[in-house]
Amino acid sequence: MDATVTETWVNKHRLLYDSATRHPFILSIRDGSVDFSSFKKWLGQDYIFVRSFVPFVASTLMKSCKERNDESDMEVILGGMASLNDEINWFKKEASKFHVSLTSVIPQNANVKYCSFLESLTSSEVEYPVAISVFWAIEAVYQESFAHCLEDGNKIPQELQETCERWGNEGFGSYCKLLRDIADRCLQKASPDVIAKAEVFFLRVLEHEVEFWNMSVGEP
Ligand SMILES: Cc1ncc(CNC=O)c(N)n1
Repeated sequence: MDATVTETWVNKHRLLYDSATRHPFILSIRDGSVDFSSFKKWLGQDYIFVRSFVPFVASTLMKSCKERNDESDMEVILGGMASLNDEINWFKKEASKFHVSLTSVIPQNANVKYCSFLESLTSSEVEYPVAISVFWAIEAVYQESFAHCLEDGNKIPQELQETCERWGNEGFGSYCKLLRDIADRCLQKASPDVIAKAEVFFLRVLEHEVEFWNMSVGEP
């Protein structure tokens, strides 16, 4: 069987893909050497990110409704939106556990850039295959990263177990697989121009994700 478009991308850009999904920050969670101040920084910044992820997902949902192909696409994306609602509440709970004040978090440069990238993709000019590929890639990076933390032999600090399970659990894995199938189906029907554009944006996602992890471990 031929490789799907997303398989081709992941294989072709394996180094960058691995630097996003096997970042030192993630490896430090897995081996238990993580610095809690880095974790708290990540938590505050990711809360801001997730809030700007919502309008991007909403815009992708609208695009899926306008495509008159498979109505289950819309349901998968809608499910993703519903879990973002849970996630925002989870961030609030987690922040209070770690004494992080979410209202006083100042978005850092890498985060501001990532959020404006997402905002630019909410435009109705951005094609559905591009948006759904970006959506899949964003979710997949977290899924692969935290699922790796949970693999056998981990020494995850007990306080961070829930975080790893949030994105590393099997349910989230199946959801990412559904997003990937939707992306591949759309890409298969897309024009070479649109496929090329989606690949460029896939790479941008990976770069932003690496910068995002870097920000968590970096100064200040
Ligand atoms: C920076 C970043 N990338 C991906 C995700 C996962 N998607 C939604 O939660 C996330 N929370 N943060």
